[in-house]
Amino acid sequence: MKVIVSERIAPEGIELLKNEGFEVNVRVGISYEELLEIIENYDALIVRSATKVDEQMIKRGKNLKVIARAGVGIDNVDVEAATKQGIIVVNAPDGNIMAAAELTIGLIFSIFRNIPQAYMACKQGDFRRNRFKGVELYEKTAGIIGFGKIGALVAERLKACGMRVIAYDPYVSEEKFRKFGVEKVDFETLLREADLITIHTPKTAETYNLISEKEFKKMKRGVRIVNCARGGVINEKDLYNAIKEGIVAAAALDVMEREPNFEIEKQDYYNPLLELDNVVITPHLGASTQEAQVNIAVSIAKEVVAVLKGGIAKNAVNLPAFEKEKVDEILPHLELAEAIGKIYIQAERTFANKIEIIYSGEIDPKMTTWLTRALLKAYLEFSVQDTVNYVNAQVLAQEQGIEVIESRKQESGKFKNMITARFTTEEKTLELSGTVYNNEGRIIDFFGYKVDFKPEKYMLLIQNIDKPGMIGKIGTIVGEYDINIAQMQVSRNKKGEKAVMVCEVDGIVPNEAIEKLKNTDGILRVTMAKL
Ligand SMILES: NC(=O)c1ccc[n+]([C@@H]2O[C@H](COP(=O)([O-])OP(=O)(O)OC[C@H]3O[C@@H](n4cnc5c(N)ncnc54)[C@H](O)[C@@H]3O)[C@@H](O)[C@H]2O)c1
Ligand SMILES: O=C(O)CC[C@@H](O)C(=O)O
Repeated sequence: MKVIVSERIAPEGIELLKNEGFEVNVRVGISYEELLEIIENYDALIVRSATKVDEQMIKRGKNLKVIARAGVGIDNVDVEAATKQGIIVVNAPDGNIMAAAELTIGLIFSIFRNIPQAYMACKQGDFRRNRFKGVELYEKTAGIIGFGKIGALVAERLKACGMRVIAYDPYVSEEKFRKFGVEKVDFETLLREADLITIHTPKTAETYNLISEKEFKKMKRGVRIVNCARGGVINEKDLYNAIKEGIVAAAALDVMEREPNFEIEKQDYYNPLLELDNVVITPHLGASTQEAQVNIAVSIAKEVVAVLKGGIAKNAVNLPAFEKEKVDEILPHLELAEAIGKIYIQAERTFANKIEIIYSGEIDPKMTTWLTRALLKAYLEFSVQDTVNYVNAQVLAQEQGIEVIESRKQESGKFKNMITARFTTEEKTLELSGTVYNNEGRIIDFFGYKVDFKPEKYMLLIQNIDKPGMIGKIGTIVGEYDINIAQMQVSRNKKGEKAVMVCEVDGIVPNEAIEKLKNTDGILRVTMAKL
Protein backbone atom coordinates (compact mmCIF):
# COMPACT_ATOMS: atom_id res chain seq x y z
CA MET A 1 0.00 0.00 0.00
CA LYS A 2 1.28 3.44 -0.91
CA VAL A 3 0.65 6.72 0.88
CA ILE A 4 1.39 10.17 -0.49
CA VAL A 5 1.74 13.12 1.88
CA SER A 6 1.40 16.44 0.07
CA GLU A 7 2.00 18.82 2.97
CA ARG A 8 4.25 18.96 6.00
CA ILE A 9 3.15 16.72 8.85
CA ALA A 10 5.11 15.76 11.97
CA PRO A 11 7.63 12.91 11.45
CA GLU A 12 5.91 10.85 14.16
CA GLY A 13 3.00 10.25 11.77
CA ILE A 14 5.25 9.28 8.87
CA GLU A 15 7.17 6.86 11.09
CA LEU A 16 3.97 5.25 12.27
CA LEU A 17 2.90 4.62 8.68
CA LYS A 18 6.29 3.22 7.71
CA ASN A 19 6.35 0.95 10.74
CA GLU A 20 3.05 -0.50 9.56
CA GLY A 21 4.78 -1.46 6.32
CA PHE A 22 3.38 1.24 4.03
CA GLU A 23 5.46 2.95 1.40
CA VAL A 24 5.27 6.66 2.25
CA ASN A 25 6.09 9.32 -0.29
CA VAL A 26 6.41 12.77 1.28
CA ARG A 27 6.03 15.41 -1.43
CA VAL A 28 5.66 18.70 0.44
CA GLY A 29 4.65 21.49 -1.92
CA ILE A 30 3.81 19.18 -4.87
CA SER A 31 1.84 21.09 -7.50
CA TYR A 32 -1.80 20.31 -8.19
CA GLU A 33 -0.92 19.22 -11.74
CA GLU A 34 1.80 16.82 -10.66
CA LEU A 35 -0.35 15.32 -7.94
CA LEU A 36 -3.06 14.80 -10.54
CA GLU A 37 -0.60 12.86 -12.70
CA ILE A 38 0.54 10.46 -9.99
CA ILE A 39 -2.43 10.15 -7.65
CA GLU A 40 -3.62 6.89 -9.23
CA ASN A 41 -0.53 5.17 -7.83
CA TYR A 42 -1.62 5.74 -4.26
CA ASP A 43 -3.97 4.12 -1.77
CA ALA A 44 -3.98 7.04 0.63
CA LEU A 45 -3.53 10.79 0.36
CA ILE A 46 -2.64 12.91 3.38
CA VAL A 47 -3.16 16.68 3.08
CA ARG A 48 -3.40 19.77 5.24
CA SER A 49 -5.32 22.87 4.23
CA ALA A 50 -3.40 23.87 1.10
CA THR A 51 -3.93 20.85 -1.18
CA LYS A 52 -7.03 21.06 -3.32
CA VAL A 53 -8.62 17.64 -3.43
CA ASP A 54 -11.39 18.30 -5.92
CA GLU A 55 -13.58 16.01 -7.99
CA GLN A 56 -11.01 15.77 -10.74
CA MET A 57 -8.29 14.71 -8.31
CA ILE A 58 -10.59 12.18 -6.72
CA LYS A 59 -11.63 10.69 -10.06
CA ARG A 60 -7.98 10.30 -11.02
CA GLY A 61 -7.26 8.62 -7.68
CA LYS A 62 -8.60 5.29 -8.86
CA ASN A 63 -6.84 3.37 -6.11
CA LEU A 64 -7.49 5.79 -3.29
CA LYS A 65 -9.15 4.26 -0.28
CA VAL A 66 -8.68 7.10 2.13
CA ILE A 67 -8.11 10.84 2.01
CA ALA A 68 -6.81 12.11 5.30
CA ARG A 69 -7.00 15.75 6.29
CA ALA A 70 -4.35 16.46 8.89
CA GLY A 71 -6.49 18.98 10.73
CA VAL A 72 -10.13 19.91 11.27
CA GLY A 73 -11.52 21.80 8.26
CA ILE A 74 -12.24 19.64 5.25
CA ASP A 75 -13.38 22.39 2.93
CA ASN A 76 -10.41 21.70 0.62
CA VAL A 77 -11.68 18.15 0.03
CA ASP A 78 -14.69 17.33 -2.16
CA VAL A 79 -16.22 14.94 0.33
CA GLU A 80 -19.25 14.21 -1.84
CA ALA A 81 -17.08 13.14 -4.76
CA ALA A 82 -15.04 10.96 -2.41
CA THR A 83 -18.16 9.35 -0.97
CA LYS A 84 -19.46 8.51 -4.45
CA GLN A 85 -16.19 6.78 -5.17
CA GLY A 86 -16.25 4.88 -1.89
CA ILE A 87 -13.26 6.76 -0.50
CA ILE A 88 -13.25 7.35 3.22
CA VAL A 89 -12.37 10.90 4.23
CA VAL A 90 -10.90 11.23 7.69
CA ASN A 91 -9.76 14.24 9.68
CA ALA A 92 -8.21 14.94 13.05
CA PRO A 93 -10.97 16.89 14.77
CA ASP A 94 -9.40 17.36 18.19
CA GLY A 95 -5.62 17.49 17.80
CA ASN A 96 -5.31 21.21 17.17
CA ILE A 97 -8.29 22.74 18.93
CA MET A 98 -6.25 24.00 21.88
CA ALA A 99 -3.64 25.40 19.51
CA ALA A 100 -6.31 27.25 17.52
CA ALA A 101 -8.05 28.52 20.66
CA GLU A 102 -4.79 29.80 22.11
CA LEU A 103 -3.85 31.54 18.86
CA THR A 104 -7.28 33.18 18.87
CA ILE A 105 -6.62 34.51 22.35
CA GLY A 106 -3.20 35.70 21.21
CA LEU A 107 -4.73 37.54 18.28
CA ILE A 108 -7.38 39.08 20.49
CA PHE A 109 -4.75 40.51 22.81
CA SER A 110 -2.74 41.61 19.78
CA ILE A 111 -5.53 43.74 18.43
CA PHE A 112 -6.74 45.02 21.79
CA ARG A 113 -3.23 46.19 22.73
CA ASN A 114 -1.55 46.70 19.32
CA ILE A 115 1.26 44.35 20.27
CA PRO A 116 2.48 43.44 16.74
CA GLN A 117 2.42 47.07 15.60
CA ALA A 118 4.33 48.25 18.69
CA TYR A 119 6.88 45.50 18.24
CA MET A 120 7.43 46.44 14.59
CA ALA A 121 7.93 50.09 15.60
CA CYS A 122 10.46 49.15 18.29
CA LYS A 123 12.37 47.01 15.76
CA GLN A 124 12.65 50.16 13.68
CA GLY A 125 13.96 52.21 16.61
CA ASP A 126 10.66 53.99 17.29
CA PHE A 127 9.73 53.65 20.95
CA ARG A 128 6.96 56.27 21.10
CA ARG A 129 4.15 54.51 22.97
CA ASN A 130 1.39 57.08 22.57
CA ARG A 131 0.42 55.61 19.20
CA PHE A 132 -0.32 52.19 20.68
CA LYS A 133 -2.82 52.87 23.40
CA GLY A 134 -5.13 49.91 23.53
CA VAL A 135 -8.38 48.84 25.17
CA GLU A 136 -9.03 46.27 27.86
CA LEU A 137 -10.96 43.05 27.48
CA TYR A 138 -12.22 43.35 31.04
CA GLU A 139 -15.98 43.99 31.23
CA LYS A 140 -16.36 44.11 27.46
CA THR A 141 -18.68 41.81 25.53
CA ALA A 142 -17.22 39.02 23.43
CA GLY A 143 -19.45 37.54 20.71
CA ILE A 144 -18.55 34.06 19.59
CA ILE A 145 -19.95 32.85 16.29
CA GLY A 146 -19.79 29.05 16.21
CA PHE A 147 -19.87 27.58 19.70
CA GLY A 148 -18.22 24.26 18.88
CA LYS A 149 -15.00 22.84 20.27
CA ILE A 150 -12.76 25.84 19.64
CA GLY A 151 -15.51 28.39 20.29
CA ALA A 152 -16.07 26.87 23.74
CA LEU A 153 -12.35 26.88 24.62
CA VAL A 154 -12.14 30.52 23.57
CA ALA A 155 -15.23 31.33 25.65
CA GLU A 156 -13.71 29.80 28.78
CA ARG A 157 -10.55 31.84 28.32
CA LEU A 158 -12.35 35.09 27.63
CA LYS A 159 -14.52 34.62 30.69
CA ALA A 160 -11.34 34.30 32.71
CA CYS A 161 -10.40 37.76 31.40
CA GLY A 162 -13.59 39.14 32.90
CA MET A 163 -15.52 39.46 29.64
CA ARG A 164 -19.25 38.95 29.21
CA VAL A 165 -19.43 36.15 26.65
CA ILE A 166 -22.36 35.74 24.28
CA ALA A 167 -22.51 33.25 21.44
CA TYR A 168 -24.51 32.51 18.35
CA ASP A 169 -24.74 28.90 17.21
CA PRO A 170 -28.13 27.51 16.23
CA TYR A 171 -26.86 23.93 16.25
CA VAL A 172 -25.73 23.71 19.84
CA SER A 173 -27.83 22.66 22.84
CA GLU A 174 -28.97 25.06 25.57
CA GLU A 175 -27.22 22.71 27.95
CA LYS A 176 -23.81 23.51 26.47
CA PHE A 177 -24.40 27.24 26.80
CA ARG A 178 -25.40 26.73 30.44
CA LYS A 179 -22.38 24.52 31.10
CA PHE A 180 -19.96 27.17 29.88
CA GLY A 181 -21.86 30.09 31.39
CA VAL A 182 -22.25 31.66 27.97
CA GLU A 183 -25.35 33.60 26.91
CA LYS A 184 -27.10 32.16 23.89
CA VAL A 185 -28.09 35.01 21.59
CA ASP A 186 -29.39 35.38 18.06
CA PHE A 187 -27.18 36.62 15.28
CA GLU A 188 -28.57 40.18 15.30
CA THR A 189 -28.04 40.59 19.05
CA LEU A 190 -24.48 39.38 18.77
CA LEU A 191 -23.71 41.83 15.98
CA ARG A 192 -25.28 44.66 17.91
CA GLU A 193 -23.77 44.02 21.36
CA ALA A 194 -20.29 42.63 20.84
CA ASP A 195 -17.09 44.63 21.34
CA LEU A 196 -15.21 41.64 20.04
CA ILE A 197 -16.47 39.19 17.43
CA THR A 198 -14.56 35.95 16.99
CA ILE A 199 -15.49 33.41 14.35
CA HIS A 200 -15.34 29.66 14.97
CA THR A 201 -17.63 28.09 12.39
CA PRO A 202 -16.68 25.81 9.54
CA LYS A 203 -16.83 27.22 6.03
CA THR A 204 -20.10 26.04 4.55
CA ALA A 205 -22.58 27.40 2.04
CA GLU A 206 -24.39 28.89 5.03
CA THR A 207 -21.38 30.54 6.63
CA TYR A 208 -19.75 31.78 3.44
CA ASN A 209 -19.72 35.60 3.65
CA LEU A 210 -21.74 35.37 6.84
CA ILE A 211 -20.18 38.71 7.81
CA SER A 212 -20.64 41.13 4.93
CA GLU A 213 -21.54 44.78 4.44
CA LYS A 214 -25.03 44.36 5.89
CA GLU A 215 -23.69 42.78 9.08
CA PHE A 216 -20.90 45.35 9.50
CA LYS A 217 -23.55 48.06 9.40
CA LYS A 218 -25.28 46.50 12.42
CA MET A 219 -22.12 46.30 14.54
CA LYS A 220 -21.03 48.55 17.38
CA ARG A 221 -18.68 51.25 16.23
CA GLY A 222 -15.17 50.28 17.32
CA VAL A 223 -15.80 46.54 17.28
CA ARG A 224 -12.76 44.25 16.89
CA ILE A 225 -12.92 41.11 14.79
CA VAL A 226 -10.91 37.90 14.76
CA ASN A 227 -11.13 35.08 12.25
CA CYS A 228 -9.10 32.03 13.15
CA ALA A 229 -11.59 29.66 11.50
CA ARG A 230 -11.87 29.84 7.74
CA GLY A 231 -11.29 32.46 5.09
CA GLY A 232 -14.46 33.48 3.31
CA VAL A 233 -16.68 33.54 6.39
CA ILE A 234 -15.91 37.27 6.47
CA ASN A 235 -16.22 39.12 3.18
CA GLU A 236 -12.75 40.65 2.92
CA LYS A 237 -13.69 43.55 0.68
CA ASP A 238 -16.50 44.55 3.05
CA LEU A 239 -14.17 44.19 6.02
CA TYR A 240 -11.70 46.52 4.32
CA ASN A 241 -14.44 49.09 3.83
CA ALA A 242 -15.76 48.70 7.38
CA ILE A 243 -12.27 49.36 8.74
CA LYS A 244 -11.84 52.37 6.49
CA GLU A 245 -15.23 53.69 7.65
CA GLY A 246 -14.21 53.26 11.30
CA ILE A 247 -16.87 50.66 12.12
CA VAL A 248 -14.21 48.06 12.79
CA ALA A 249 -11.37 49.33 14.98
CA ALA A 250 -9.07 46.38 14.31
CA ALA A 251 -9.09 42.90 12.86
CA ALA A 252 -6.92 39.80 13.14
CA LEU A 253 -7.03 37.15 10.46
CA ASP A 254 -5.28 33.82 10.59
CA VAL A 255 -7.19 32.66 7.55
CA MET A 256 -8.09 34.30 4.28
CA GLU A 257 -10.24 33.46 1.33
CA ARG A 258 -7.25 33.02 -0.95
CA GLU A 259 -4.18 31.98 0.93
CA PRO A 260 -0.61 32.08 -0.35
CA ASN A 261 1.52 28.97 -0.70
CA PHE A 262 2.86 28.43 2.80
CA GLU A 263 5.96 26.61 1.54
CA ILE A 264 7.37 29.43 -0.59
CA GLU A 265 9.55 31.99 1.13
CA LYS A 266 8.65 35.11 -0.83
CA GLN A 267 5.89 35.38 -3.36
CA ASP A 268 3.60 37.75 -5.17
CA TYR A 269 0.68 37.52 -2.87
CA TYR A 270 -1.49 40.57 -2.58
CA ASN A 271 -4.39 41.28 -0.30
CA PRO A 272 -5.49 44.90 0.31
CA LEU A 273 -6.00 44.09 4.00
CA LEU A 274 -2.21 43.78 4.31
CA GLU A 275 -1.99 47.53 3.71
CA LEU A 276 -4.00 48.41 6.81
CA ASP A 277 -2.05 49.02 10.01
CA ASN A 278 -4.87 47.90 12.25
CA VAL A 279 -5.14 44.47 10.63
CA VAL A 280 -2.95 41.69 11.99
CA ILE A 281 -2.43 38.80 9.64
CA THR A 282 -0.85 35.43 10.42
CA PRO A 283 -0.12 32.65 7.89
CA HIS A 284 -2.80 30.14 8.97
CA LEU A 285 -0.90 29.43 12.16
CA GLY A 286 -3.80 28.13 14.22
CA ALA A 287 -2.63 24.53 14.25
CA SER A 288 1.07 25.27 14.29
CA THR A 289 2.22 24.19 17.71
CA GLN A 290 4.56 21.29 18.36
CA GLU A 291 1.90 19.56 20.40
CA ALA A 292 -0.86 19.95 17.82
CA GLN A 293 1.31 18.83 14.95
CA VAL A 294 2.33 15.63 16.72
CA ASN A 295 -1.24 14.99 17.88
CA ILE A 296 -2.54 15.44 14.38
CA ALA A 297 0.11 13.50 12.51
CA VAL A 298 -0.24 10.53 14.83
CA SER A 299 -4.02 10.63 14.84
CA ILE A 300 -4.24 10.86 11.06
CA ALA A 301 -1.64 8.13 10.55
CA LYS A 302 -3.65 5.81 12.81
CA GLU A 303 -6.77 6.54 10.81
CA VAL A 304 -4.99 5.77 7.54
CA VAL A 305 -3.66 2.52 8.98
CA ALA A 306 -7.14 1.58 10.19
CA VAL A 307 -8.72 2.15 6.77
CA LEU A 308 -5.96 0.50 4.74
CA LYS A 309 -5.98 -2.51 7.02
CA GLY A 310 -9.73 -2.89 6.73
CA GLY A 311 -10.55 -1.54 10.17
CA ILE A 312 -12.74 1.29 11.33
CA ALA A 313 -11.76 4.92 11.05
CA LYS A 314 -12.90 6.75 14.16
CA ASN A 315 -12.91 10.13 12.46
CA ALA A 316 -14.41 9.36 9.09
CA VAL A 317 -16.27 12.49 8.05
CA ASN A 318 -18.33 10.94 5.32
CA LEU A 319 -19.80 8.39 7.68
CA PRO A 320 -22.31 9.02 10.42
CA ALA A 321 -20.40 10.42 13.37
CA PHE A 322 -20.34 9.07 16.87
CA GLU A 323 -18.39 10.28 19.87
CA LYS A 324 -14.97 8.80 20.37
CA GLU A 325 -15.89 7.40 23.79
CA LYS A 326 -18.45 5.31 21.96
CA VAL A 327 -15.91 3.36 19.93
CA ASP A 328 -15.63 0.55 22.45
CA GLU A 329 -19.39 0.36 22.67
CA ILE A 330 -20.00 0.34 18.95
CA LEU A 331 -17.28 -2.08 17.87
CA PRO A 332 -18.91 -5.32 19.07
CA HIS A 333 -22.23 -4.15 17.60
CA LEU A 334 -20.54 -3.41 14.28
CA GLU A 335 -18.90 -6.81 14.23
CA LEU A 336 -22.21 -8.42 15.06
CA ALA A 337 -24.00 -6.53 12.26
CA GLU A 338 -21.29 -7.57 9.81
CA ALA A 339 -21.48 -11.16 10.99
CA ILE A 340 -25.25 -11.19 10.42
CA GLY A 341 -24.81 -9.93 6.86
CA LYS A 342 -22.05 -12.43 6.12
CA ILE A 343 -23.78 -15.41 7.69
CA TYR A 344 -27.00 -14.78 5.80
CA ILE A 345 -25.43 -14.40 2.39
CA GLN A 346 -23.10 -17.35 2.79
CA ALA A 347 -25.73 -19.64 4.24
CA GLU A 348 -28.41 -18.75 1.70
CA ARG A 349 -26.54 -17.36 -1.30
CA THR A 350 -29.82 -15.89 -2.46
CA PHE A 351 -30.44 -12.26 -3.29
CA ALA A 352 -32.68 -10.59 -0.78
CA ASN A 353 -34.77 -7.87 -2.36
CA LYS A 354 -35.71 -6.52 1.03
CA ILE A 355 -33.61 -6.29 4.18
CA GLU A 356 -35.32 -5.07 7.31
CA ILE A 357 -33.08 -4.31 10.24
CA ILE A 358 -34.71 -3.94 13.60
CA TYR A 359 -32.75 -2.48 16.50
CA SER A 360 -34.25 -3.26 19.90
CA GLY A 361 -33.44 -2.38 23.47
CA GLU A 362 -30.36 -0.46 24.48
CA ILE A 363 -28.76 0.51 21.20
CA ASP A 364 -27.70 4.11 20.83
CA PRO A 365 -29.78 5.56 17.95
CA LYS A 366 -26.64 7.33 16.71
CA MET A 367 -25.05 3.95 16.05
CA THR A 368 -27.72 2.42 13.91
CA THR A 369 -26.80 3.95 10.55
CA TRP A 370 -23.30 2.58 11.07
CA LEU A 371 -24.67 -0.82 11.94
CA THR A 372 -26.95 -0.86 8.92
CA ARG A 373 -24.03 0.08 6.70
CA ALA A 374 -21.87 -2.60 8.29
CA LEU A 375 -24.52 -5.24 7.67
CA LEU A 376 -25.07 -4.15 4.07
CA LYS A 377 -21.34 -3.95 3.43
CA ALA A 378 -20.86 -7.50 4.67
CA TYR A 379 -23.81 -8.74 2.63
CA LEU A 380 -22.77 -6.93 -0.55
CA GLU A 381 -19.15 -7.99 -0.42
CA PHE A 382 -20.34 -11.36 -1.62
CA SER A 383 -22.57 -10.10 -4.37
CA VAL A 384 -21.13 -7.01 -6.04
CA GLN A 385 -17.89 -6.51 -7.85
CA ASP A 386 -17.20 -2.96 -6.68
CA THR A 387 -15.27 -2.33 -3.53
CA VAL A 388 -17.88 -2.00 -0.84
CA ASN A 389 -17.30 -0.02 2.30
CA TYR A 390 -19.17 1.88 4.96
CA VAL A 391 -19.37 4.87 2.67
CA ASN A 392 -20.96 3.37 -0.41
CA ALA A 393 -22.77 0.35 1.05
CA GLN A 394 -26.17 2.03 1.13
CA VAL A 395 -25.85 3.49 -2.35
CA LEU A 396 -24.75 0.13 -3.76
CA ALA A 397 -27.61 -1.66 -2.00
CA GLN A 398 -30.02 0.79 -3.60
CA GLU A 399 -28.42 0.24 -6.99
CA GLN A 400 -28.84 -3.49 -6.49
CA GLY A 401 -32.55 -2.89 -5.96
CA ILE A 402 -32.51 -3.88 -2.31
CA GLU A 403 -35.13 -2.19 -0.22
CA VAL A 404 -33.50 -1.43 3.12
CA ILE A 405 -35.77 -0.67 6.06
CA GLU A 406 -34.37 0.31 9.42
CA SER A 407 -36.56 0.44 12.50
CA ARG A 408 -36.35 0.55 16.27
CA LYS A 409 -38.20 -1.25 19.04
CA GLN A 410 -38.07 -0.59 22.77
CA GLU A 411 -38.55 -4.11 24.01
CA SER A 412 -35.85 -6.69 23.41
CA GLY A 413 -37.19 -9.61 25.48
CA LYS A 414 -34.70 -11.12 27.84
CA PHE A 415 -31.80 -9.43 26.04
CA LYS A 416 -30.50 -5.96 26.77
CA ASN A 417 -30.11 -5.19 23.10
CA MET A 418 -30.85 -6.98 19.88
CA ILE A 419 -30.17 -6.61 16.17
CA THR A 420 -32.57 -8.53 13.96
CA ALA A 421 -32.20 -8.71 10.22
CA ARG A 422 -35.11 -9.98 8.16
CA PHE A 423 -34.05 -11.00 4.66
CA THR A 424 -36.84 -11.35 2.12
CA THR A 425 -36.22 -13.16 -1.15
CA GLU A 426 -38.68 -14.09 -3.91
CA GLU A 427 -39.58 -17.23 -1.97
CA LYS A 428 -39.24 -16.64 1.72
CA THR A 429 -38.32 -14.43 4.62
CA LEU A 430 -35.54 -15.47 6.96
CA GLU A 431 -34.45 -13.90 10.21
CA LEU A 432 -31.15 -13.70 12.01
CA SER A 433 -30.79 -12.02 15.39
CA GLY A 434 -27.91 -11.23 17.62
CA THR A 435 -27.15 -9.47 20.84
CA VAL A 436 -24.10 -7.93 22.45
CA TYR A 437 -23.30 -8.73 26.03
CA ASN A 438 -20.00 -8.50 27.86
CA ASN A 439 -18.74 -6.63 24.79
CA GLU A 440 -19.20 -9.70 22.66
CA GLY A 441 -21.65 -10.27 19.83
CA ARG A 442 -23.65 -13.49 19.86
CA ILE A 443 -26.15 -14.92 17.41
CA ILE A 444 -29.33 -15.82 19.26
CA ASP A 445 -31.76 -16.61 16.46
CA PHE A 446 -30.46 -18.53 13.50
CA PHE A 447 -33.18 -18.64 10.85
CA GLY A 448 -35.85 -19.44 13.43
CA TYR A 449 -33.76 -21.70 15.67
CA LYS A 450 -32.83 -20.52 19.14
CA VAL A 451 -29.05 -20.60 19.45
CA ASP A 452 -26.32 -18.84 21.37
CA PHE A 453 -22.98 -18.70 19.62
CA LYS A 454 -20.24 -16.19 19.04
CA PRO A 455 -19.70 -15.64 15.32
CA GLU A 456 -16.25 -17.02 14.59
CA LYS A 457 -13.87 -16.80 11.65
CA TYR A 458 -14.67 -20.21 10.17
CA MET A 459 -18.07 -21.77 10.66
CA LEU A 460 -19.75 -24.79 9.20
CA LEU A 461 -23.49 -24.22 8.98
CA ILE A 462 -25.55 -27.37 8.72
CA GLN A 463 -29.23 -28.17 8.54
CA ASN A 464 -30.12 -31.75 9.32
CA ILE A 465 -32.85 -34.09 10.50
CA ASP A 466 -32.91 -34.31 14.25
CA LYS A 467 -31.89 -37.92 14.83
CA PRO A 468 -29.19 -39.74 16.79
CA GLY A 469 -25.66 -40.05 15.37
CA MET A 470 -25.59 -36.84 13.31
CA ILE A 471 -22.95 -35.09 15.39
CA GLY A 472 -20.64 -38.12 15.16
CA LYS A 473 -20.99 -38.36 11.38
CA ILE A 474 -20.07 -34.70 10.90
CA GLY A 475 -17.09 -34.93 13.24
CA THR A 476 -15.79 -37.99 11.43
CA ILE A 477 -16.03 -36.47 7.95
CA VAL A 478 -14.35 -33.16 8.75
CA GLY A 479 -11.78 -35.05 10.82
CA GLU A 480 -10.83 -37.03 7.69
CA TYR A 481 -9.78 -33.70 6.21
CA ASP A 482 -7.79 -32.77 9.27
CA ILE A 483 -10.24 -30.10 10.34
CA ASN A 484 -10.88 -29.73 14.00
CA ILE A 485 -14.27 -28.72 15.39
CA ALA A 486 -13.62 -26.21 18.16
CA GLN A 487 -17.24 -25.73 19.26
CA MET A 488 -20.66 -26.83 18.22
CA GLN A 489 -24.19 -25.50 18.76
CA VAL A 490 -27.16 -27.69 18.06
CA SER A 491 -30.73 -26.48 18.03
CA ARG A 492 -34.10 -27.87 17.09
CA ASN A 493 -37.59 -26.57 17.43
CA LYS A 494 -39.29 -29.98 17.67
CA LYS A 495 -37.86 -33.40 18.39
CA GLY A 496 -37.33 -35.48 15.25
CA GLU A 497 -37.85 -32.61 12.85
CA LYS A 498 -35.34 -30.28 11.23
CA ALA A 499 -32.39 -29.06 13.28
CA VAL A 500 -29.36 -26.86 12.80
CA MET A 501 -25.73 -27.24 13.76
CA VAL A 502 -23.27 -24.39 13.84
CA CYS A 503 -19.71 -25.64 14.15
CA GLU A 504 -16.71 -23.43 14.75
CA VAL A 505 -13.92 -25.06 12.79
CA ASP A 506 -10.19 -24.36 12.75
CA GLY A 507 -9.97 -23.67 9.03
CA ILE A 508 -11.85 -23.81 5.74
CA VAL A 509 -13.52 -27.15 5.22
CA PRO A 510 -12.57 -28.31 1.69
CA ASN A 511 -15.29 -28.60 -0.94
CA GLU A 512 -14.80 -32.35 -1.13
CA ALA A 513 -15.65 -32.69 2.55
CA ILE A 514 -18.64 -30.40 2.11
CA GLU A 515 -19.89 -32.64 -0.75
CA LYS A 516 -19.46 -35.73 1.45
CA LEU A 517 -21.41 -34.06 4.20
CA LYS A 518 -24.17 -33.09 1.80
CA ASN A 519 -24.44 -36.71 0.64
CA THR A 520 -24.73 -38.01 4.19
CA ASP A 521 -28.08 -39.40 5.19
CA GLY A 522 -29.99 -36.94 7.38
CA ILE A 523 -28.04 -33.87 6.30
CA LEU A 524 -30.14 -31.37 4.34
CA ARG A 525 -27.83 -28.40 3.76
CA VAL A 526 -24.22 -27.54 4.39
CA THR A 527 -22.37 -24.28 3.94
CA MET A 528 -19.01 -22.98 4.94
CA ALA A 529 -19.07 -19.42 6.25
CA LYS A 530 -15.99 -17.29 6.61
CA LEU A 531 -16.27 -14.06 8.58
N1 LIG B 1 -6.73 28.53 11.97
C1 LIG B 1 -6.47 27.24 12.08
O1 LIG B 1 -5.36 26.80 11.82
C2 LIG B 1 -7.55 26.32 12.52
C3 LIG B 1 -7.22 25.23 13.34
C4 LIG B 1 -8.25 24.40 13.75
C5 LIG B 1 -9.54 24.63 13.33
N2 LIG B 1 -9.81 25.68 12.51
C6 LIG B 1 -11.17 25.97 12.08
O2 LIG B 1 -11.91 26.43 13.21
C7 LIG B 1 -13.30 26.20 12.96
C8 LIG B 1 -13.95 25.62 14.20
O3 LIG B 1 -13.39 24.37 14.50
P1 LIG B 1 -14.01 23.45 15.65
O4 LIG B 1 -13.06 22.36 15.88
O5 LIG B 1 -14.44 24.28 16.80
O6 LIG B 1 -15.30 22.92 14.90
P2 LIG B 1 -16.66 22.42 15.55
O7 LIG B 1 -17.32 21.60 14.50
O8 LIG B 1 -16.42 21.82 16.88
O9 LIG B 1 -17.49 23.75 15.75
C9 LIG B 1 -18.04 24.48 14.74
C10 LIG B 1 -19.32 25.10 15.26
O10 LIG B 1 -19.84 25.97 14.26
C11 LIG B 1 -21.25 25.90 14.34
N3 LIG B 1 -21.87 26.41 13.16
C12 LIG B 1 -22.01 25.81 11.94
N4 LIG B 1 -22.70 26.60 11.10
C13 LIG B 1 -23.00 27.72 11.81
C14 LIG B 1 -23.69 28.90 11.47
N5 LIG B 1 -24.23 29.09 10.28
N6 LIG B 1 -23.82 29.83 12.43
C15 LIG B 1 -23.31 29.66 13.66
N7 LIG B 1 -22.65 28.55 14.03
C16 LIG B 1 -22.48 27.60 13.11
C17 LIG B 1 -21.50 24.43 14.57
O11 LIG B 1 -22.79 24.22 15.10
C18 LIG B 1 -20.40 24.06 15.54
O12 LIG B 1 -20.84 24.13 16.86
C19 LIG B 1 -13.36 25.31 11.72
O13 LIG B 1 -13.61 26.12 10.60
C20 LIG B 1 -11.95 24.77 11.60
O14 LIG B 1 -11.62 24.44 10.29
C21 LIG B 1 -8.84 26.54 12.11
O1 LIG C 1 -3.10 22.45 8.30
C1 LIG C 1 -3.10 23.41 9.06
O2 LIG C 1 -2.13 23.79 9.69
C2 LIG C 1 -4.40 24.15 9.29
C3 LIG C 1 -5.31 23.36 10.11
C4 LIG C 1 -6.59 24.04 10.44
O3 LIG C 1 -6.96 24.99 9.55
C5 LIG C 1 -7.66 23.02 10.59
O4 LIG C 1 -8.75 23.21 10.08
O5 LIG C 1 -7.40 22.02 11.26
